[in-house]
Amino acid sequence: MASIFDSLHAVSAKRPRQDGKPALTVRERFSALGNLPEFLKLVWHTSPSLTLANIVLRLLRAALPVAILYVGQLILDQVIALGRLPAAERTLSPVLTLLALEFGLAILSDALGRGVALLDSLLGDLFANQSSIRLMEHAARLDLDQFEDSAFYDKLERARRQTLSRTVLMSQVLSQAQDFITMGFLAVGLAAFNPWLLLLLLVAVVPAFLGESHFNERSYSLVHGWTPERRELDYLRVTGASDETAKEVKIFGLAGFLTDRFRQLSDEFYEKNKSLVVRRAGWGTFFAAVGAAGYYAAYVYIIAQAVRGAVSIGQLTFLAGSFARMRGLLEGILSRFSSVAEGALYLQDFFDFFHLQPRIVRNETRPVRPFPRPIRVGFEFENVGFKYRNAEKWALRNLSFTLHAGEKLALVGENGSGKTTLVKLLSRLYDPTEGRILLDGYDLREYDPQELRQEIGVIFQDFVRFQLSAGQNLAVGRIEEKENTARIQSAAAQSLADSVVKKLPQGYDQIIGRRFAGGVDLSGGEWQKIALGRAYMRDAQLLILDEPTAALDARAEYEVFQRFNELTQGKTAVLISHRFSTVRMADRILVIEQGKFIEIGSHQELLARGGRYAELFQLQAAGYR
Ligand SMILES: Nc1ncnc2c1ncn2[C@@H]1O[C@H](COP(=O)(O)OP(=O)(O)OP(=O)(O)O)[C@@H](O)[C@H]1O
Repeated sequence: MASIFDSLHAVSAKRPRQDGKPALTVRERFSALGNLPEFLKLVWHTSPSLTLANIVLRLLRAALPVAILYVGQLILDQVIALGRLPAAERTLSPVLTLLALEFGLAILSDALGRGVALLDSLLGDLFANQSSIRLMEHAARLDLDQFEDSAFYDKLERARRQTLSRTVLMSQVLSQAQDFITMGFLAVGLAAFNPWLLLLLLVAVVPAFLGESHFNERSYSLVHGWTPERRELDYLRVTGASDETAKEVKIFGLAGFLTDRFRQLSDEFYEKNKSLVVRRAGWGTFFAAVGAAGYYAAYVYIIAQAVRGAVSIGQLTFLAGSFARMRGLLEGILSRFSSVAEGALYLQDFFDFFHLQPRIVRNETRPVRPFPRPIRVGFEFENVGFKYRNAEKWALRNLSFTLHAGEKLALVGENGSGKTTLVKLLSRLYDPTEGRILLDGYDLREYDPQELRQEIGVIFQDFVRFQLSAGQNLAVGRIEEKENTARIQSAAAQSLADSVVKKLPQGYDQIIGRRFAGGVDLSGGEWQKIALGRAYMRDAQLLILDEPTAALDARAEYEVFQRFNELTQGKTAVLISHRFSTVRMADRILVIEQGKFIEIGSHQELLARGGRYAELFQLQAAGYR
């Protein structure tokens, strides 16, 4: 545990902080806006009808403010004109008609506003769901090796975290377009009166915009630069309080250690963020005052014109109203612009994640080789070497041997000797760094990886304990058959899982694991019996059991492998076990040490040879004497 944290500390100490300086230039920010068309296309595909309805309502709503202001002007001028008439000639009806019109427009504006908000929220929900699904689907396509890279996790994390901000971005972009149209209408009225007012408006608003942009950029840099720490914070939060870790956290008294680290990191982030938000609030207040000064300067000018009789009182209210409204709109547009630009930057993370491509895919440039049914020769390792990403040392090197079709091969070697790595290469979770693996004479890379995996059934030592029902836990071996009760029951009988299921109150429908209400937990060995059943759900030609029996008692393991031998007659199989009673059942045994080939042969041959296998066998046998 300590080593994980040491390395995490080392990573965060080495990584240059990006929050001290703006990480992005203005040009980069503008170029991020180039992501918007692709983004809008995604929104459109989410629901063309909702998007279209949203646009139509917004267009209608864009025209209303200027119409309301104009009717307001007419009402005032009408009232003043009426006031100048002799009392007998005064009649309210034209004013009342105008008032009714304004009332109607106000109601319409409110209804359209609510309609837009409703459509935004529906479209936003759909969009959030669909982008989560796309994220999951894309993550599933990527290589295992990409999951083992921390930069990948940072990308995934950023893409995942910003689901909410993407839906906000969507309504912001649409509001932006709507406000531009409203502004256009108002600007025509204002420019007709005096074009200089438009300039004054810009002078009042632009400083606030620049301030906002600057702080948005800082804020993005801070959040972006802190992604690894925020992942660590999440990790600490989960480790400090979860059913999986509670046992060891208590026994080893780790709560203080975890919370101290959490406190230290979260305080550091709080301080950095605090200084940013405080500065932002200060400057924000100042720029708002500049904006207000611009507004009042324009107001004074318009009033002076009214006093001189150059404009009517109705026009005075129209102009002052337009100016105030435009200032609000312009401020909104500009500050939204910087948050749209910020959203577009986050969008970059989202698209970056989708631009990651797996390497282990079907080769589209050549026709794929049909998978041999049945496998005739077997798998041939030709001088295979493999090094994990970022690892210094080779996990496997110069490995040459053949796994013959129909043979049961056991892998023997001490911890870390490369047994699991070999299995991962066979199932093409990775490709060899050097050398190649042939299947019936052709490189494994010439086959479709999807098809290869369908033909291979692997149960790993760290198999997943799905928090699903017992039946579904077995069915994951071949999920298309999840409704096929007979098949699930037969797989359970073959792996001895049926005796486990029999004891569960709800049998195959019983949720196992403690995460969800009503779940029943199993012992380590019981879980293994269930996981083993997954191998029997498949019609695989190659079965691999990578130590999934370590927690079984000796009798159960013996029985499991006896059955395994019977049930996989004629099939190719690879077994990994540290128990020699199991290993000796295999046709041949491959011994590897520190990633290197040591010897291969049957139990008898290897004992007779008196090499490493014989030595290890004697060692274990001596333990029982
Ligand atoms: N994802 C990984 N990234 C980097 N190194 C790894 C990774 N997985 C395994 N290794 C390293 O590769 C070597 C071989 O590991 P492997 O898991 O194949 O051993 P093994 O023989 O299956 O061990 P065990 O008997 O303990 O299961 C080890 O030195 C291990 O530290």
